[in-house]
Amino acid sequence: MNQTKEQRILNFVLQNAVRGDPCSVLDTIDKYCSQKEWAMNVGDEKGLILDKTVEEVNPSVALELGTYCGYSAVRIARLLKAGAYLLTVEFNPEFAAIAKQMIEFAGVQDKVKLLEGPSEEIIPQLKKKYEVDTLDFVFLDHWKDRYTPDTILLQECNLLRKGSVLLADNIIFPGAPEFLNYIRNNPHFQCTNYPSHLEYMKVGDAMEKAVFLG
Ligand SMILES: CCNc1ncnc2c1ncn2[C@@H]1O[C@H](/C=C/CNC(=O)c2cc(-c3ccc(F)cc3)cc(O)c2O)[C@@H](O)[C@H]1O
Ligand SMILES: [Mg+2]
Repeated sequence: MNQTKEQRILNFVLQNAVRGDPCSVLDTIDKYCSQKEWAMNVGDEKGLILDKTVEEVNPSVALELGTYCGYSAVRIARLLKAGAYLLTVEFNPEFAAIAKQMIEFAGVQDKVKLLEGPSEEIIPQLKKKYEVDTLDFVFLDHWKDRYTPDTILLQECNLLRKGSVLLADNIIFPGAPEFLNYIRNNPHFQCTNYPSHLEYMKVGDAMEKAVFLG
C-alpha cells in the first residue's frame, strides 16, 4: 500500500531530524515541504507570528484546532513554560497517528494532549472531561468554515476569559471571510491583522489575532 504524503513527511523527520529537538523537527518539515511536497503546515514565516503571539501570551493552557501532522503543536509546545500545556484537536485518525509520532519524536509529548475527535464534540467536554477552567490561547487552523461556529461554541462553553487570545491562520488564503466579518464586527473582540505569506509559497496570506474583552 503506497504511503500518504503525511507518512512521507513523518518518515523524512524520523530519518533526518534530531530526536528530542523540536527546532530540528520544524526545520526538517519546512525543508521537506518547501523542496519536495507542499503541505498545509503553518510554516516558518507565519510560524514566527505564531511564536511571537505565544511568547506574548505565555499561556498556561492553550488549545489548537486542527493538528494535522503536528507542526504547529510542536511549534507552540516548545515555547510553553513549565507546567503549561497544549490541547490539540484532530478528527482524522491517520493525521492524529502521524501527529502523535511527530510530537513524541520532538520530545514535547509531556506538554501536549492530542484529543482525537471533531472540535464541536471536544470543545463542550473541555471543562468537565479535560479539567480546563479557561483557555489563555487558541490557535484556529482547521476547516476555515468552522472558525466562526467554534469561536461561538468556545464562548457558549465559558472557555474564554478577559484577555484570552485567539490566533487564526489563513485569513487571506484559502480565506475565512465569514470569520473575519464575525470577529471584526464583534464588540467583545479586539482584532489585529498580521499580513504574511502562504506557507512555502509567494502567495499572500495573513493571520488575525482576536483578544476576548469579556
Ligand atoms: C469539522 C470541524 N472540526 C474539526 N475537528 C478536528 N479536526 C478538524 C476539524 N476540521 C478539520 N480538522 C482537521 O484539521 C486539519 C484541516 C485543516 C484545514 N486547513 C486548510 O484547509 C488549509 C489549506 C491551505 C491551502 C492553501 C492553498 C492551497 F492551494 C490549498 C490549501 C493552507 C492552510 O494553511 C490550511 O490550514 C486536518 O488535519 C483536518 O483533519
Ligand atoms: Mg493553515
